[in-house]
Amino acid sequence: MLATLPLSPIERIAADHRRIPVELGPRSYPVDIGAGVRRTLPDVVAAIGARRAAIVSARPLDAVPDPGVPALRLAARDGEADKTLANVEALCSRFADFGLTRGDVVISCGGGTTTDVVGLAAALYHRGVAVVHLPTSLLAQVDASVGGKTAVNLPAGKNLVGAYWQPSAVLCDTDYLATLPRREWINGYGEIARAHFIGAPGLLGRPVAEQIAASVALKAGVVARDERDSHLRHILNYGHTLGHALERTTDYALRHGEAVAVGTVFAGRLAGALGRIGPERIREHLDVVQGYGLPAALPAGVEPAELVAVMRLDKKSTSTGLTFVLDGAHGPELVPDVDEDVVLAALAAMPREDPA
Ligand SMILES: NC(=O)c1ccc[n+]([C@@H]2O[C@H](COP(=O)([O-])OP(=O)(O)OC[C@H]3O[C@@H](n4cnc5c(N)ncnc54)[C@H](O)[C@@H]3O)[C@@H](O)[C@H]2O)c1
Ligand SMILES: [Zn+2]
Repeated sequence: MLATLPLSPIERIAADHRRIPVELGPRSYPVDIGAGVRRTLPDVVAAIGARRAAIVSARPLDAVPDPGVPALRLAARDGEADKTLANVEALCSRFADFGLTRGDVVISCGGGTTTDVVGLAAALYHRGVAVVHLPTSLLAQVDASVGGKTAVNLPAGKNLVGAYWQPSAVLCDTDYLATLPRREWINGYGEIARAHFIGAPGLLGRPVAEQIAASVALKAGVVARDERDSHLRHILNYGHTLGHALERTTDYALRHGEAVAVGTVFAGRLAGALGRIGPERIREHLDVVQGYGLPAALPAGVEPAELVAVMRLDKKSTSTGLTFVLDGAHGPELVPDVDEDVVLAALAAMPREDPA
């Protein structure tokens, strides 16, 4: 594994606008970040050569500027409940009624749930039509809108049906964040905090555009080398093995970023228990997570054995143990076959939230 992860370069394209290229050969695209970048949408649409646009927005009508071509505007709602195949079908039907062709463009505006469902509709409509994402939550700007994974939920589980479909551009307009509720900031910080340990350190206290740019540069560099999640991309799941288990066992009472934050603290402790890192680096996990105002303790009432049982269902787990992304002398790497007893002991030693 690489000691230092590949970061994509961050270019300055205007005084306060940054651009990160996602290098994927013919499917390469820029991620532009800054206050007001949404206003470059007409240029983006012109460069695609689209003659029409279908705009799907979960934000108020004026959140998406005029794309410069005749446009269909569709209202959407953020949230897991609307991340369904039924919504993908409904969107595609509206695209067809509007006469959207393969050469046109779909534009998404909303949180990660909206960029996911609209991204999948774009992947499927005419077997693939260009899509531009305008993510509006911090989590969607640092993570969900970049990298080309799209998906919807089934009753049997989250993100079970999806496709890889890279956008043609991503415009992360930090103006959108002005209305973001505090808990959604925390949600996004969870992903920024975990980035500290996989190649984007030192972002605590930095301006948000810088935090987003560094997190995107990290993800872009990883995706450019492993678009389809066959090796390096696993690294992005730092803190996520326990994070996912916590989301499930608390029935999603924890936001994803909060669960990942607790998972990140745990990843530090587990790496310490396995002798991979020393006490200072273990402590750094707690300091970074708490520095962002993120939760660091296991919720009251969640039992280690229950968490291990859920983690055993993780697709990366093996018959001989659990799999985690853990820090070590060679940087973060996928560590399979971690003994369950070691995991149980590390969980038992975690800080605990007081019962309410
Ligand atoms: N495709 C990927 O690679 C990838 C990566 C990470 C996460 N995801 C997906 O992203 C989703 C989570 O994204 P999310 O956290 O953005 O959830 P979300 O879309 O539900 O948005 C979170 C909340 O923030 C609100 N919101 C969004 N933008 C706002 C704004 N500008 N002002 C005020 N409120 C605003 C939404 O209405 C919602 O209540 C999950 O479904 C997850 O599976 C996908
Ligand atoms: Zn995540």
